[in-house]
Amino acid sequence: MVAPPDNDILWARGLHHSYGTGTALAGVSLGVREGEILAVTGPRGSGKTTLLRCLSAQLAPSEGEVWFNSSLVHTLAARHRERLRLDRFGWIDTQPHLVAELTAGENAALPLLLRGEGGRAARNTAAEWLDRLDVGDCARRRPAQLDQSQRQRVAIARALATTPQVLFADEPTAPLHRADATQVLRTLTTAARSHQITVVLATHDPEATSLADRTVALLDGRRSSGGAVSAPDAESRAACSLSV
Ligand SMILES: Nc1ncnc2c1ncn2[C@@H]1O[C@H](COP(=O)(O)OP(=O)(O)OP(=O)(O)O)[C@@H](O)[C@H]1O
Repeated sequence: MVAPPDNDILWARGLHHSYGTGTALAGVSLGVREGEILAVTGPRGSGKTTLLRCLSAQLAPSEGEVWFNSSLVHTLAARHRERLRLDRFGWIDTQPHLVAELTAGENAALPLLLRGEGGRAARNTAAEWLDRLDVGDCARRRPAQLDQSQRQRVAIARALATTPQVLFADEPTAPLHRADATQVLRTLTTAARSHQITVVLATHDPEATSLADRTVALLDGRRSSGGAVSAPDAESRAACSLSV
């Protein structure tokens, strides 16, 4: 078995995955450098979500290897994969999955509490991230009292609050209107850059790919030739150099 290059925080080789008879990944290899924002693009059903789930230790691939920080991930026992996700990874889903009985502030603080942080520190950190996502005034409300855009901002604040080493975002702006999506994407990428968070972002959105350092394109579960290095434009770089 060949170890991954030292400068890749995440590395995958020959990933295959099938759901029953349907093939979702058919031999994907890639490396993600520390601090990089990598966009994963491709049409519906091309395997983006499955790839992110394999890389984030949610799903064991049918074949292939996943490494994080030069350690094997796919062979870890379920409880070690769970700990890895809690301690090192963040996940933003396409839809905001918040706990209905908790306020927005409590939802955002939850992963910090699960990591063992004290209640006051967790609430303060959560409040700061809710402010950055422009939903600070929603902290005492429950998800049912928020609109979809506010709920997704809370979910994004929750994912960033732990400053994970790697943040996986699966179409994070899909529930947002165009103007909202642009602003949230910029906040997310800016926060990632200023906190050295590596991001793997599945997206259909050209705005998102323009904010990424590099794009990997998938087609029918394989990397397609659209995976060239993309250089963000000057405006995007300027936006991302601000500190959030
Ligand atoms: N839980 C599942 N059970 C069965 N088939 C699945 C499941 N999840 C995904 N698939 C299939 O695997 C293939 C890849 O799906 P995946 O969701 O990874 O692609 P995607 O690029 O993220 O698509 P989308 O943009 O629609 O989210 C598709 O053909 C999809 O129908």
